[in-house]
Amino acid sequence: MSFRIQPQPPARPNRCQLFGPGSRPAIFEKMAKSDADVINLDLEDSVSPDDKDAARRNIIQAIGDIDWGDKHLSVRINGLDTPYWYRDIVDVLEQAGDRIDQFMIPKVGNAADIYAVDALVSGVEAAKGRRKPVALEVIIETAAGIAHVEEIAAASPRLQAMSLGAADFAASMGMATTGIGGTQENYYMYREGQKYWSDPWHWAQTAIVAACRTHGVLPVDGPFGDFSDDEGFRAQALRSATLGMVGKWAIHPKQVALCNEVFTPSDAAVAEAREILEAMEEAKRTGQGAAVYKGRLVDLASIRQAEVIVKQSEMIAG
Ligand SMILES: CC(=O)SCCNC(=O)CCNC(=O)[C@H](O)C(C)(C)COP(=O)(O)OP(=O)(O)OC[C@H]1O[C@@H](n2cnc3c(N)ncnc32)[C@H](O)[C@@H]1OP(=O)(O)O
Ligand SMILES: O=CC(=O)O
Ligand SMILES: [Mg+2]
Repeated sequence: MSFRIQPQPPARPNRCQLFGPGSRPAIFEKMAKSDADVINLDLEDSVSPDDKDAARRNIIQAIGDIDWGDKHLSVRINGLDTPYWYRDIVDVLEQAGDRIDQFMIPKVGNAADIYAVDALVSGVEAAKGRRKPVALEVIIETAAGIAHVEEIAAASPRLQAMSLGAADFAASMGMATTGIGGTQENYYMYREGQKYWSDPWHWAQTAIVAACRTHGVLPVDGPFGDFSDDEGFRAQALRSATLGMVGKWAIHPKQVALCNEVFTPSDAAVAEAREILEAMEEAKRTGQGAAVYKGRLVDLASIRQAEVIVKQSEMIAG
C-alpha cells in the first residue's frame, strides 16, 4: 500500500441530488421541502437559450428568499463552451447571498476547466469580500472527461463531488442509445438461446469511483431518465452503491425516496457490520488476525469494509 493516506471525502450526506430547471421557479419551494440532501438549481440543459437570463435571475432571488433548511445548495452553470457560464458565476456570486454552497460544472474535459472556474470564483469572492468559499462539483459526461478523470478529481481543493452524466456521456461517446442510464436493450451477451444483459455504465462508474476515492471527492451516479420505472431506477442505484458511489440524482420528486432508500445503509447491513467489528475485536483479544463469522472468513480488511457501512450510517444519522 502507498504510504499516502487516502483522503476522506466531505462528511455530509449526498444520497440524493434533486434537480429542477431554473426557468421553473414554481417548483423551488417543493424542492426545498423535499427529502433530498442536495438541491441542484439548473441553468444548463433543462433551460432553453431564450430563458437563460430569466432563469439566472430566478435562481439569484430564490437563493436568498427560500428557506433551504440544511440542504446543500448547488447551482449548475452552463458549460465552458457556451457564452453563458462566466455570467452564471459572476452574477450569482455578486448578487446572491451566502446561502449558495456549490457550483456544478457540466461537461468538464480536463483539470484546466476546473482551474478556470476556480480562478473566476476566487476573483469574484475576493472582490465581493465573500467569506464563505463556494465548493465545486463536476459532471463527467464527455469522452475527454472520462479520459482525464483522475486529473479532474485532483484539480481543486474546492471540488467536493463528481457525477456521471449518462445522457451526455452516451452522446459524446457515440453510444447507440437515447436511454438515460439503466439497462440498454442492445447491450447483452448471448449464449444457448438466452440473452444476458450487461452494464454499459460500469466501466465509467468504476473509473469515477477510483478517481474520487484517490482524491477525497464524493462519487455520485447521475440521472435515470425513465421516472415511471422504479425498479429500473432501484437496480441502477443498487449497482452504483455496490460500486462505491454515495448517491444519485433525482430528476423527478418521486425518485428522491428511492435514492434515500438505496444510499442509506439498511438496519440489517449496519447490524451485520457491527457484528463483524465485534467478531474482529474478539479475534484481536485472542491474538488472531482472522476469524470466522457466519461460516465465512473475516480479517483485518473486513474491519475496513464494515467501518465504511457503520461510518456512512452514523454520518447520515448526524
Ligand atoms: C440529463 C440532465 O441533465 S438531467 C438534469 C436536468 N433536468 C432537470 O432538471 C429536469 C427536472 N425535472 C423536471 O423538470 C420535471 O420533473 C419534469 C419535466 C421531468 C416533469 O415535470 P411535471 O410534468 O410537472 O411532473 P409531474 O406532473 O409528475 O409533477 C408532480 C408534482 O411534482 C412537482 N415537481 C415536478 N418536478 C419537480 C422537481 N424537479 N422538484 C420538485 N417538484 C417537482 C410538480 O410541480 C407537481 O407538483 P404538484 O403535485 O404540487 O402539482
Ligand atoms: O447532465 C447529465 C447528463 O446525463 O447528461
Ligand atoms: Mg448533461
